[in-house]
Amino acid sequence: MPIERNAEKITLSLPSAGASAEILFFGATVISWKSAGASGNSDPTERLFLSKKSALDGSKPVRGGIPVVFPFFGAPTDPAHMKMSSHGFARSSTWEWGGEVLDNESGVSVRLKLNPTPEISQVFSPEFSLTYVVTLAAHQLSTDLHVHNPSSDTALTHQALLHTYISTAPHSSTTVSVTPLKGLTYFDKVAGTTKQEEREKVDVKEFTDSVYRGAGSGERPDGGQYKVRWGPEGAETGLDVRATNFGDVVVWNPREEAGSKLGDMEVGGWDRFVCVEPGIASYWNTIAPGEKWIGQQVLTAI
Ligand SMILES: O=P(O)(O)OC[C@H]1O[C@@H](O)[C@H](O)[C@@H](O)[C@@H]1O
Repeated sequence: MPIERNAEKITLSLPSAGASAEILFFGATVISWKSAGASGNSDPTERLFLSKKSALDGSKPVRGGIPVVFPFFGAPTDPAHMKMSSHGFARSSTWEWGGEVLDNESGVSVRLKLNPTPEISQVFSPEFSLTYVVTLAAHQLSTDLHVHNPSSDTALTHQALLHTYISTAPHSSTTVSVTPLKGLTYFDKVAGTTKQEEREKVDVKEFTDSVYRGAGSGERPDGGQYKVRWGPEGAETGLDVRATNFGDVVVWNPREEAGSKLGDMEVGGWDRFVCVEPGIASYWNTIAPGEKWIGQQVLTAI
């Protein structure tokens, strides 16, 4: 069966391509995506990193996969958000089944939904309705976040981000390059300063936590398109990321310096992933009453 589900998770599969994906109802977190490369020179392999020490029982956000960040990125800064923990409630709420979208030879797709619950309403009062559509195709995984403002009279202001942990196994994440980010302004959260990116290829050899502003802007020729590569020189492999309506991208790797302080990070885990996170992270999006915003991420295994 290409779409299976139980109380905890949904499993999508495309047997002809050897591709599969698993999505937890907790956080609508995609915790696994297996795919062969589009170039046909690799067997189906796991493309997402999931820490062996991650909780998967709903007690904590998942350390790996693709956590959904909403309604704000990072630590709360708005006084109205102070009752929430870092990255907001979406990644630590249990979403509902929203039905099949597609089930054919070219792809399988399902919908998850999150609406205000009594717990969420205690910490976030604006009306909202989230829909997340996850689509598995032969060499691609698409994750689309729809934010609807059902209010008849009040605008909804939010941030959102897809916190994608890309697995670099069996290669070290010290070989990672992310392009093209040269020329962009970024906030270096490690140094606490704003910088201009001068590197042709951004790496994560050191503790990296950088918010690239306007990386996803439609005004850039390759806005929202990132090439993530790793492996031995001359034989690199990787993923292409295409993001729509996410104006920023965050590149994060804690290395041992910060990773060893994360209780749910497996020892050495920082050497097996890079987070490339398309999002609205440095600015706020406003959705008029009755309107909707959609942010999309498409990952392609090369
Ligand atoms: O530990 P968390 O809450 O999952 O966040 C992980 C990281 O997520 C990144 O997106 C942030 O830029 C980092 O600052 C943060 O440390």
